[in-house]
Amino acid sequence: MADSVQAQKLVYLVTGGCGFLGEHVVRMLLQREPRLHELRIFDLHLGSWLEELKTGTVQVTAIQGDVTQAHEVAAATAGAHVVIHTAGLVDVFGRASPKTIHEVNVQGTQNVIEACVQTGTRFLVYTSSMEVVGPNIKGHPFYRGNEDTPYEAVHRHPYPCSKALAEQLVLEANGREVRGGLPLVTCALRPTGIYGEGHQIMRDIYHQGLRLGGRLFRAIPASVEHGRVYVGNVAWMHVLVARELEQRAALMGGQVYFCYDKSPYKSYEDFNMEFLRPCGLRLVGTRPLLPYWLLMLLAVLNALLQWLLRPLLLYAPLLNPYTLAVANTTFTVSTNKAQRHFGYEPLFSWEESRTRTIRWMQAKDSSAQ
Ligand SMILES: NC(=O)c1ccc[n+]([C@@H]2O[C@H](COP(=O)([O-])OP(=O)(O)OC[C@H]3O[C@@H](n4cnc5c(N)ncnc54)[C@H](O)[C@@H]3O)[C@@H](O)[C@H]2O)c1
Ligand SMILES: C[C@@H](CO)CCC[C@@H](C)[C@H]1CC[C@H]2[C@@H]3[C@H](O)C=C4C[C@@H](O)CC[C@]4(C)[C@H]3CC[C@]12C
Repeated sequence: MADSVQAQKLVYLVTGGCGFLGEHVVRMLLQREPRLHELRIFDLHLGSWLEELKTGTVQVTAIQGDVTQAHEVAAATAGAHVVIHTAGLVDVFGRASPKTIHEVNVQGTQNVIEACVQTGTRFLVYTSSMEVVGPNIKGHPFYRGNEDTPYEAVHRHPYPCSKALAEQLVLEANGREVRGGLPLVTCALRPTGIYGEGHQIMRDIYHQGLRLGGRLFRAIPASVEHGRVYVGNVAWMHVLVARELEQRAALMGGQVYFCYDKSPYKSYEDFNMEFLRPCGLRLVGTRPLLPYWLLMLLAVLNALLQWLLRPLLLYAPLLNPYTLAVANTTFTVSTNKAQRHFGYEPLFSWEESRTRTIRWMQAKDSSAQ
């Protein structure tokens, strides 16, 4: 971005641009990055909604590709000023093998870094996860912590292990010389549990509630706080970081930032009810209906069934020992690092985030009937 002509005509690449978060990043870039000239959207599966984006002034290039294929990533990266790497295999339900999770999340990220180095792309924003920190396998609470809060980050599950390794690769790559001799500037964003339009797990829980006659049964104590952040604010943070990385390279390069906004601290289930109640569901019980040991037994049985049935079919329910442990461990962030480093303020208030999510749930609901 050395000369002013180039500065006005930026090329961005968003990997995973057709996913839940990726779609919001893509739309946010088109709305809020006036210097954008070309937007490349790289994904294993391209959405039909991309067609509607091609009529604007920004050149939108859809690239069907796989981050595990280094040559495909390099071809998509050539000539890009900024890469937002949000592609990932988000699987805590045992749908994919640990090997596949590692290949996509770790090798895929290594391919993105090497592509930047080879082609001369200087700015790389990586979508990491709160799970890089925790909850850890010991179930230690992380209560309103920030990026510097000491916490024993110990993982066993393939997904958090892969995100932690990938984040480390991205941070270590900060300062590497890219083609042309300039240094690579990287940073990592760590969202907590993202919610909003397009959130598949919320939809699954909603349908589960419908099958149970409009009820959900409390399984987790209301006192266990779970960090949540609205997808529009996560997308906005990505756009801002990408925009500010050049000017504030010395401050932001190699840094991690939790994604946060004004969403309230609540248990996973109470938080979901903010959206599910207006859609007609109710949460039964002020305390968990089943004791924790029984829930864990059911979770272990689910894991056993998954293993037994694997040769025949994929059995991947929401409840397994890992998801139960995550849902049952307090993990919330309270930080202003993004505000201090690059002026981030949430674009959407809690009320707006809530309204938008409810509207999406209700629209989905009526289109399903
Ligand atoms: N959803 C959350 O609550 C959450 C929280 C923290 C971090 N994250 C991270 O945010 C990112 C996006 O997550 P999401 O919730 O939008 O998931 P998602 O599954 O909706 O989106 C991921 C996208 O990556 C694409 N992808 C997967 N494998 C690929 C491959 N081999 N090559 C190219 N593209 C591939 C998928 O097709 C999909 O469009 C992930 O990196 C995830 O780890 C998500
Ligand atoms: C025990 C059940 C009773 O209702 C509830 C199970 C809920 C779980 C399926 C979800 C609870 C916490 C979620 C995770 C969390 O929000 C953070 C995440 C980080 C992100 O990088 C990927 C998604 C996830 C792991 C998310 C997945 C679903 C939960 C485990």
